Amino acid sequence: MKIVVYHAEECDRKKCTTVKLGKQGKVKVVTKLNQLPTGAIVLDPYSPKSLSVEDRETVMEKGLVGLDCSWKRLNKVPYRIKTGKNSRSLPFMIAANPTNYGKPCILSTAEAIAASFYIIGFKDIATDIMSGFKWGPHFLTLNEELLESYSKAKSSLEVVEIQNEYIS
Ligand SMILES: C[S@@+](CC[C@H](N)C(=O)[O-])C[C@H]1O[C@@H](n2cnc3c(N)ncnc32)[C@H](O)[C@@H]1O
Repeated sequence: MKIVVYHAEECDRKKCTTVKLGKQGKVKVVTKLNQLPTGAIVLDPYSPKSLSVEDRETVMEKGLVGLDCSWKRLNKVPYRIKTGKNSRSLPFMIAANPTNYGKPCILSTAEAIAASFYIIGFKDIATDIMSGFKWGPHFLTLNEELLESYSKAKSSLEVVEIQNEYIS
């Protein structure tokens, strides 16, 4: 499976989950936006469309992209222009990484990639991505109920309905 992460080099490399995934050989790390694969699904927390099993074929054929930059810069224009119609947000989940533990939706790049694979039906890849972090398996157990429900949803709309029902 093609997993590519754009690394803007705006982080503390010791804490960065992308740097670690890159060293483990689990993702390809690129430093220029034009090195991202064309047509891939791009994880953007500001996207109006939620990821769902509907994106499975595209991920299998074109790949999955993470954007590792500071949260402050993420909503700036270039990234959004770049991501376009294939950008997807993830539904409500709780972060388990040490930097943002317990916060909703502010996932590390590694958590976002793992959650994506879980939702589109590749639990084994999700487990493998999280296995490289001490706190990684906990992310999957903490969000297990939600991840299971999201993975059973047939569309982006259904994923959002499950999320909204859970939140309310
Ligand atoms: C802003 S970066 C921060 C990276 C941090 N340096 C790290 O080590 O994880 C996190 C990236 O993960 C993905 N991500 C995180 N939470 C997400 C969400 N709720 N929806 C979609 N993508 C998300 C996006 O690609 C986002 O840009």
